[in-house]
Amino acid sequence: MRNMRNNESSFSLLIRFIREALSEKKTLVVVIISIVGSAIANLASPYVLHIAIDNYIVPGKYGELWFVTLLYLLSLIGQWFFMTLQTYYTEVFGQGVLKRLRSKLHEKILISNLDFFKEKSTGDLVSRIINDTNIVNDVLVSGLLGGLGSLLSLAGIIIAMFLLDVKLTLVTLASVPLMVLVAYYFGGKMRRAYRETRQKIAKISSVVEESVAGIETIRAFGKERDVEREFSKVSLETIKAYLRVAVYMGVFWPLMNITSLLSVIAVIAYGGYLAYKGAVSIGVVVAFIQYAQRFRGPINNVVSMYDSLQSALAALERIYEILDDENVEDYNGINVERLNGEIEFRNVWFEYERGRPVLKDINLLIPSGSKVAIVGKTGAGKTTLANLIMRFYDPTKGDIFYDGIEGRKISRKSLRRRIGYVPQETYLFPGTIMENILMANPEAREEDVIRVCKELGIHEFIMKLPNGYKTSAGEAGKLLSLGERQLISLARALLKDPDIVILDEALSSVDPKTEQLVQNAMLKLMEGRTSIIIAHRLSITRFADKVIVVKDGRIIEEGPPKLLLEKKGYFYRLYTSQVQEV
Ligand SMILES: Nc1ncnc2c1ncn2[C@@H]1O[C@H](COP(=O)(O)OP(=O)(O)OP(=O)(O)O)[C@@H](O)[C@H]1O
Repeated sequence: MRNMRNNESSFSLLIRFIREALSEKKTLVVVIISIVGSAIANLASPYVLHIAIDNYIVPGKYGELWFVTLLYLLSLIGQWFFMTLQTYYTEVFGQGVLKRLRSKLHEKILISNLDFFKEKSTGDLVSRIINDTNIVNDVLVSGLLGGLGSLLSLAGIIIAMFLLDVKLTLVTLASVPLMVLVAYYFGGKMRRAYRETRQKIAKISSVVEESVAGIETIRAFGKERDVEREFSKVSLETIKAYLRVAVYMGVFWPLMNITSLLSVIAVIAYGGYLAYKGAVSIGVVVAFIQYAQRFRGPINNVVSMYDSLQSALAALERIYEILDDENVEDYNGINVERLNGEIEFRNVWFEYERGRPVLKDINLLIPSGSKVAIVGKTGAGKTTLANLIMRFYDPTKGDIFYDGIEGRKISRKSLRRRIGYVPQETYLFPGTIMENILMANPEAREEDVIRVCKELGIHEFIMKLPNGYKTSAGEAGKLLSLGERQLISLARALLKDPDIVILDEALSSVDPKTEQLVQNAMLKLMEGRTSIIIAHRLSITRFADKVIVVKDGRIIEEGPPKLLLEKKGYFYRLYTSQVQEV
């Protein structure tokens, strides 16, 4: 029962894929024409040979032989021409389907909400977009089309043989089951071994990736030898897998050859006997010898198609799982051009995972233009508050209002355009520092970037990098500390000229000079804007109008920093313990 349901769903997956692939109709028509052409041309040459022998050579009509010779040449040229056309256009078709599928997957990732990413790792997503689509292309597109050509060839050969001589055909076909068996058994082993080599190569690349990404941890714990041992082990397994492929290849192809030659032996023996009896002509026997040799490739193709289909369907399932995921961001809603910047949380509850509230009944009014510092121990829910303001997530219960408008009704895109968000960790995209800042505002020019950096007091710092604003981000990524990268993020935020600013302070301690730079830039960015600082170093709270103290997802204290300190409550204890630590 279960199997039946699986088969049904595999079938509907396949239908869905074929329907999508059919959108590349024009190329497909060329491919199909070339497949048919190729199959006919392939059939023609043995037939022409039979005509040449029986109608011209044996009766001694040498004068007219040139015409048949020309036909034979034409059939060979036809085979070459259609084969070239088929190979090239199958690739064009496959790449077209592949591009469509990959773009769809990539677009899906860009519009997915953050719940989507919780369940899927980066490696998994990359593998689905790169490897799974490749498998689908290799097997479903090239494989199915190739298989279709093979089926056509087989059918054509069998029909041509039947038309020439029924008895001889049956004798020739006697070795086909043996060929199928060899293709199924040894071919299957070979394909499985080949699949294994691909898995081993993927494993090698993941070991290398981990060695590079975790190099500091490996060094710190002196694990170099262990990692090396792991690498050697995987390398050895890869070699073994390749050698297995070599063994099966060595066994398989010669065996297929020999099996197909068995039918040739049968044709020679039985065909020779029939020819001696005068039941068939010499030309027919020669044509049969040629046809018998043409079974091998198509039979292997058809048998391997069934085998590979299983892995292709699994890949297709993984692809559609992503495409059908319903965790997408909804970009509809009111467009807000500008905001005054008043934010209000009304009875907001939030949970990332069902039944585990991270924010509990938050009521908070942030007046327009005010500066609010959010403090609390790690895991208290500070970043989550910022995530909700950005509408990365919506509250599980309750609402957030922006200038009195319910957040859920505002388009996410337009809201985010009005918010300058400086996360704890700055992500630098490939490109220069200039390009990395410019991305924040498509209308800004290079002069604007320089002006903004001067305003923030970080122009000098950027000019000291090896190539100033033209320093590549990859290079800068290695050169820059967390705090310095946050300076780039601050410039990005200011270039947007936002109405609301959210600053998540860099956690790791920054050297005093950079700390001063970051702080000054932060204060500059906050000027005249509603500002929310997630404060890790509590000294920065002195610039805030109001401090919000969060503990276990609830606001437990709230008020001007001075008053809160005088009150000697939770904030006072946090503050003094941090000052003592320093
Ligand atoms: N994507 C997520 N999925 C599930 N739980 C999450 C997720 N992000 C955060 N949490 C949980 O929510 C709680 C609040 O996290 P949050 O990041 O808001 O704390 P924080 O106060 O900002 O901490 P920190 O100072 O360490 O950044 C934590 O218990 C955390 O484990």
